[in-house]
Formats: sequence, C-alpha cells, structure tokens
Amino acid sequence: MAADGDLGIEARGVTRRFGPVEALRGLDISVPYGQVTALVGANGAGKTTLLLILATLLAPDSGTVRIAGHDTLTRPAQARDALGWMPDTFGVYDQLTVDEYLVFFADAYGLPKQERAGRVRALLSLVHLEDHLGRPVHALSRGQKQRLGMARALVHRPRVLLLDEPASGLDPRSRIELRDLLRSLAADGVAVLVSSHILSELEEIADRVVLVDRGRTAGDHAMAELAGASARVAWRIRSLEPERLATALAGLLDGRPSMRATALPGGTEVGPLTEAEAAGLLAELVRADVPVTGLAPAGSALESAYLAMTETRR
Ligand SMILES: Nc1ncnc2c1ncn2[C@@H]1O[C@H](COP(=O)(O)OP(=O)(O)OP(=O)(O)O)[C@@H](O)[C@H]1O
Repeated sequence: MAADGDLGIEARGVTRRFGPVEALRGLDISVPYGQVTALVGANGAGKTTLLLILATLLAPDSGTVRIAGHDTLTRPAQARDALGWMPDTFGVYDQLTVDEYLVFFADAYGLPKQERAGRVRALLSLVHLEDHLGRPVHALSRGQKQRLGMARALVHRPRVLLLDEPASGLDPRSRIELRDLLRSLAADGVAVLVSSHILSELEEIADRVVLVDRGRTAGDHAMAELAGASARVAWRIRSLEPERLATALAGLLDGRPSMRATALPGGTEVGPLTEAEAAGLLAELVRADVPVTGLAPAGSALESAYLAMTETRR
C-alpha cells in the first residue's frame, strides 16, 4: 500500500445524494503517483459523481478529498492547479478554433504568455491534431473533440489526471495512442485515474483497478493479481470433431455449476479456468480421444474478474 505522501488522490468516506438517490455511500479511494488506476463499475454505480467531486466540480455531502495533498474544501485552488480533468462530454466553447480553445485554458491556468504558443503546438502534436489548427472546435468529429479534451486536460502539466470514459469515441489507432500516452504520463510520475467500461483495454493500461458498486468501493486490486496465471478466465477450445468435444465437456463439467461451456462460431468457450486448470482440462480431453486443435484464453481477464466480483455480491 502506498504511503500518504505517494498519493495523488486520497478520498475517504465520501457521500453524495441527489434527492432520494444515494449516489455515493461512504466511498474510499487512493490513487498513487506513477500509476494508472482504473475505476470500474456498473451503470449508475457512482463513477462520474466521484470524478466530479475529485475534480472539485461537485461538493460531497460528507467525507474528505485530497488532491496532491490539498484538501478540496479548504484549498480548492491548489487542488485545481494540480489536477487535469477530461470529462465524458465536451465543453461549450464550440465557437472557438482549436488553438484558441487551448490558449483559453492556458490563460486560465496562468501559463506565461511566452510559453503559450509553444505549449499549444506541443499539445496539438501530442494528440495528433496539428492539421486542425485554425479550425472551429464544432467542426471536429467526436473522437477529435475527445483528443482535444485530452490536450486541454494536460495544458498545465498536472500531477493528477482524471479521465471519464476517455476512449469511448476514439478509433482503434487513437485508442492505442491514448494507452501509450497514459502509460508515459504515469512513467513521468502522474497519478492517473481513468473510468471506463472497456475492460479489455483497461487491462493493458491500468496498474490497479478500483471497483465501485452502488456508491461504495467494492475492491481494490493490482492488475497483475487479476490478470496473472492464477486468474480465472474463459478459454476457447477448437476441435476437429465439435460434437465429440461437446459430449466430453458435458461429462467433465458435470457437477461443476460455476463452469460453463458455450459453443460459438470460433470454437467452444469454457471457463472460468486458471492456466493450470486449462492445462488439466486439455489433458483430460486428449485422454478422452477428442482431437483438440487449439486452446487459448478468450476475452479479458479483467472482464472475467469483474463478472466474478459483481456476481458474488448479488
Ligand atoms: N445530477 C443528478 N441528479 C440526480 N441524480 C443523479 C445526478 N447525477 C447522478 N445521479 C444518480 O446518481 C447515481 C450515480 O450516477 P453516476 O453518473 O455517478 O454513475 P456512473 O457510475 O458514472 O454510471 P455510468 O457508468 O452509467 O456512466 C445514479 O443513480 C444517477 O441516476
């Protein structure tokens, strides 16, 4: 566990209500510097509410929030200086050009005038929007707006970065670039907190996963622990004789209700299994003379872990 001084974000016992809805019910979260932490949870779990509170845009009803060591209630300006925020929806500055938009935020953060033009150019190049200089923001596509939002969040070189669903509108290449950018920011010591429903992507980006369930923290895990050899995931098995495979699997899985076998166009999905269990299953299929031509993990380990964690609580 990281020491207090290593934490870019530290929130304790955060509650927030909207009328009768208890969006947050005593949530705790710690986000260390130098790591990407993923925030995952079902629709309505409270992720956006938490991010808005961390970004000082919404006040909690109770609890404490520290950004880069600054209490957001007593030292909001210092907290804001330390953090970059990329919301899931874009702002209301559509009439500005792409560069005017970034200059506006550079000014708002008090960037010295002589640094401004260089910083704006560097940011546009970082998010691959340099060809859009001078174009109005409203003429950008959704994904391009998201990339501009990323540049905006980084204008003042924040030590803490909050991103709400940053990959939702991005094309495949931009997603890979976002992943690389977040990894390099973490390598530079930034504390990154990113919420997303795309678990297979988070698996490649995040060092840690915080699971939010109905307004509370329901788990805090190192990705290596969830996605390592001991993680249980679904496996895809191919056979020259699918019917024989199905019969053998039905026998082998009988009496193991937590295990499923589903025939899919690309093979039969079986699981969840650890690597050792998958190897054991393969040996049994071979012993039963099933002509197996392939066995490989299917889907994402984080997805399986998420489904297992949310299942056990219902
Ligand atoms: N401004 C608001 N007024 C009323 N209720 C709200 C408001 N904002 C959020 N809520 C409620 O608070 C709960 C948490 O919402 P929140 O947007 O934080 O969830 P989320 O985890 O971000 O969900 P999603 O994955 O769908 O984006 C939901 O029940 C939602 O309906």
